Amino acid sequence: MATDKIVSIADLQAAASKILPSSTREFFNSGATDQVTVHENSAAYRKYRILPRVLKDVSNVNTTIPLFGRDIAFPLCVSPAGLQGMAHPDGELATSRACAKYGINMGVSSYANHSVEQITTAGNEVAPIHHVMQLYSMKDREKEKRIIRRAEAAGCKAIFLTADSPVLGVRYNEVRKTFQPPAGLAYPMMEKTSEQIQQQSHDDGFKSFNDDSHSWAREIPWLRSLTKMEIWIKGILTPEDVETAIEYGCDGVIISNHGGRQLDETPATLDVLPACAKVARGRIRIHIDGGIRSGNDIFKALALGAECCWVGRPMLWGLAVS
Ligand SMILES: Cc1cc2nc3c(=O)[nH]c(=O)nc-3n(C[C@H](O)[C@H](O)[C@H](O)COP(=O)(O)O)c2cc1C
Ligand SMILES: CC(C)CC(=O)C(=O)O
Repeated sequence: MATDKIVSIADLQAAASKILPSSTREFFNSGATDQVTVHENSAAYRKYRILPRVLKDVSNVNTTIPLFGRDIAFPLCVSPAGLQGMAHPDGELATSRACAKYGINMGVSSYANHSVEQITTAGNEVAPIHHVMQLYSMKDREKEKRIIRRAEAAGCKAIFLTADSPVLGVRYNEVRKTFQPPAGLAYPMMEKTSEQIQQQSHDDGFKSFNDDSHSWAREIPWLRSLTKMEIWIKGILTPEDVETAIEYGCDGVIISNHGGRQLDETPATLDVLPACAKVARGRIRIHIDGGIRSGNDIFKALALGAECCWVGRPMLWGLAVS
């Protein structure tokens, strides 16, 4: 019997969910506690309708936008997501190649299963592509410095400092089944071998790396002193924090709640976007992620003030079925 073609992200999610082992599927798909935010991120897009003007010449449409000094093909990039080796052995290498093929940029997680050097090389072998390095504030500042230096040397254009994760979100599915990354996967940017990762729980590992005493005053000037890459804050949900990012001279913000994986019952990112965009306009770049699943969603985010959208899970589902 012929299988149906995958034509939408919902189809892709369904196809990936059939293939993936349940622990991987739940790790990818779930959010924190009651998963209110993970659902509302997507539902927020359904509240808006598109009112078209007709008899417009659409024979030659230009979807490019400038980002990091070069045009990308359309206003969508791939969010940093750790552990892509759980979806496909090539993991982040395949993601980088796909982003390069389609002319968009990619975020590299500090919990990637391949190194930033391998990831940037894989993409650039296909076509010119820009990467950004995602960073958490780390207890081991020397190791954090090494990540920054390696990312810059590998050609990354920006640091995305993820600000919403002083501790790992409470994810019931991970707790219930004691989630553990599968053996054989390493975190080369965190300088951890697969064997070392297996020696502690996922949650303990995160606690031992991440610095929950992080602050604007400590992180931003320190990062500025170390790198010429742009500094973006990922995980902002309020106009007040957009204003603070501007005060600290950051280059951009990602309006994000980590795909609903960190603090549950934070608002959908689309719902806070207009107020954040009002503060940002012209003073700092403003991008968004969380629940974006179609071209219509991208259109709505742009209409409400974002310059560009990023997606996490759709890329993981794509990797799983490829
Ligand atoms: C499996 C998984 C791993 C993730 N790992 C990271 C990470 O290492 N660093 C980070 O800043 N965000 C991480 N994220 C969050 C994404 O960068 C992004 O904010 C989120 O996935 C966007 O929502 P969406 O999945 O609904 O598109 C992860 C998300 C998923 C689903
Ligand atoms: C590998 C994880 C620590 C990555 C992450 O940030 C997440 O699961 O949301």
